[in-house]
Amino acid sequence: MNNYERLEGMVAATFTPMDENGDVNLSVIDKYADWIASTPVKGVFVCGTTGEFSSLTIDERKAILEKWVASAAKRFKVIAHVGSNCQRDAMELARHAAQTGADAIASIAPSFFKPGTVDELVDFFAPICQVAGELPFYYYNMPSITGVNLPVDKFLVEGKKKMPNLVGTKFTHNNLMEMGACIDLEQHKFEVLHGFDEILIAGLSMGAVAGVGSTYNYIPNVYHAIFESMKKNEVETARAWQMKSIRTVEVIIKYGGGVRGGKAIMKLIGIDCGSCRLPIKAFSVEEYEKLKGDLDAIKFFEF
Ligand SMILES: CC(=O)N[C@@H]([C@@H](O)[C@H](O)[C@H](O)CO)[C@@H](O)CC(=O)C(=O)O
Repeated sequence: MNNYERLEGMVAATFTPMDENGDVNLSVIDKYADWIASTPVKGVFVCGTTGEFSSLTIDERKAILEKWVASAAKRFKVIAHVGSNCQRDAMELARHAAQTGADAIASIAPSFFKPGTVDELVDFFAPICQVAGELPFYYYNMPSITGVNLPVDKFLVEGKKKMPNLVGTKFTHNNLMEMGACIDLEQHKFEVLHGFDEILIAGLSMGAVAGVGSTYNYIPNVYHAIFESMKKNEVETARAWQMKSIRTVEVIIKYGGGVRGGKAIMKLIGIDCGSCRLPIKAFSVEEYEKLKGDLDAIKFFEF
C-alpha cells in the first residue's frame, strides 16, 4: 500500500444530509466539510451507521462519497464505509471508493445471513478488499447491531493472510479485553479505532490512538481535550472532559440515540442535515425546543 498513514485522533462519522422531501441533500456537504476542517478532526467516516447507510441506495452512497472527497479537498481523510448484506453491492462500492479517491474503506459484517466463523467472515470480505486495490481496509466490528461477535484479534491475524490491505478494526464494542488483545498483536501491527465516544478514555487507556464517533461532529473540542490529556497522562482532566461527553450522550439517548438525536443537534449547531429516513422518526418543532432546553441544562453550548 503506497503512502499509507496510520490514523490518529478523531474521525467523525458523518450524518447524511436530507432535504424536506427525504432526498439526500448534497449541497450541505460543502459547509459541513468546512466545519470539519476548522476543527481538530482528522477524517470523516462516510455512510456508516450515523450516515444511515442501510437506508440509502447504492447510487446515493456513491454520490455522497464523491461529494465528501471533493469537499474535503485533501484537508482531512475520507474513509468510505462500503458494508452491505450483499457482497456484490459492497464490492461495487469498494471499487467506486478506489476510483473516487477515498483514503480507505471499512465494512461492517453482513448481519441478515451471519457468518458463523472467522473464516466465513474473512471469505466474505476478501473479494471486497481485492477490488479496493491499494486502499487500506478496516473491519467495522459492532456486535450490538450486527449480532456478529467473532473474535476480532483472530480475525485480524487470519484476515491479513488473505487481505494484505487489512490494516485494523473500527472497534465499536465495550469488550476492552478483546480490544487490548487486538492492540497488542504483533507489536501494535493493527490499528484499533475506538468506537464508543462515551468511553473514549477507556479505549485510549488500553492503547488506542484514534477513534471514530458520531458526537465528534458537534463537540470535537471535548474529545480533542480527552486525546490531549490522555497523551500527557492527565487522567483526571480527561475524566472531567469525558463526563461532558457522557452528559451529551445521555441527552441523545433520550431522543432516540446517536443517529436521531445527533442529527437534530447538527441543525442546532447550524449544519442542517434534516431528518432521518424511516423507520427513524422525524423531529417535531416542539422536540427541537425540548432538545435545546436539555442541552442548555448541561451547558452544552459552552463546552
Ligand atoms: C452505535 C453507534 O452508532 N456508534 C457510534 C458512536 O459514535 C455513538 O453514536 C456514540 O458513542 C454515542 O453512543 C459510532 O461508533 C458509529 C459510527 O462510527 C458510524 O457511524 O459508523
